Amino acid sequence: MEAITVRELNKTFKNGKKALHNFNLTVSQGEIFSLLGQNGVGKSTLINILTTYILPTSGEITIMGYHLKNDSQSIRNCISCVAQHTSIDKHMSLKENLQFQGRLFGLDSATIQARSEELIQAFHLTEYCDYNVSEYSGGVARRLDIAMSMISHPKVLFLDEPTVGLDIESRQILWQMMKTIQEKFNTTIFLTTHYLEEAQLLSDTICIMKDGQPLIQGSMEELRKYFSEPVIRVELNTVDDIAAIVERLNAQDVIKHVRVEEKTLYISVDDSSEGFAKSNLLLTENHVGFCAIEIQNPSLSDIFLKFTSQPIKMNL
Ligand SMILES: Nc1ncnc2c1ncn2[C@@H]1O[C@H](COP(=O)(O)OP(=O)(O)OP(=O)(O)O)[C@@H](O)[C@H]1O
Repeated sequence: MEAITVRELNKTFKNGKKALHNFNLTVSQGEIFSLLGQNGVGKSTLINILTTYILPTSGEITIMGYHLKNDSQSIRNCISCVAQHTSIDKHMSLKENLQFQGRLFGLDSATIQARSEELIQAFHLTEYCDYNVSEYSGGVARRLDIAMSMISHPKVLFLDEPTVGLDIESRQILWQMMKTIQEKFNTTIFLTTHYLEEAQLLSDTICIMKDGQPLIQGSMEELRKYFSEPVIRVELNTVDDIAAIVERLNAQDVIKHVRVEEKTLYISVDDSSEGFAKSNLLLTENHVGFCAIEIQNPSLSDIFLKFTSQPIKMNL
């Protein structure tokens, strides 16, 4: 079953600004879904609509089978959202914050107690129970924020740039936390992020959007297929005669173009095996010294830049 379906969604603000145009999207149950796009493309607007915070102008949305138009209360009961600003009360302890959140969801004391213990353990928060919440680092505060959002055992969790501004260690802990949420609680995660390696590492499905529309949606493997330009990376021993080497490489039919960065060649080819063999042979025959040669798969950064810098629309 699908966790979220969005069909022909439009949002125009009162000032006439069109934030979303005929937006279509499907999120499967239990997956980590990442929404990527540059600043101002409409990510927060979409989250605000899906979490019933603002109304769409037109379009059909279902979350866990409930229609947003006529059953928004059922949707609110089965989702949770961690916005960009933390919702922790710094005058209360970690456990009091969890209890408060549980009461907001109408849970009874025994359930709140059991779930608080479960979340503290699952997210390794025990050692912070005795500290003053106001003294927490940004990373620990964010972990508590996410733990609080899990007290209701939501079916869908929305995370709007949860790792922004955190150091790499804190981000890695949050990545683990997201995996735990997916695996232990079977919660679908809808994530927005500007960190492409984070999306690449965590996501089952990625959607890249631009100007209020999805450009492409699919798994990392599916996205790679559309970015069908393998690159051979060669690490030369020296930059001597580099121009002559580039000229010879460019003269080969199988090679599309060569980019040079200091002592590294990035050779774009149509066919990775043929391109690799030809490049290797040409360098060896010409006695060009190199210490590494490899076929590089495009990273999510390559795909993101390719798609967001071109006015194209694709469906997988
Ligand atoms: N309440 C509003 N009234 C008018 N325009 C708005 C409103 N909220 C957002 N916008 C505009 O809609 C567009 C999409 O904004 P949105 O905040 O959804 O982008 P975003 O992708 O979340 O950006 P960021 O990554 O910077 O958070 C922007 O041009 C923004 O200025």
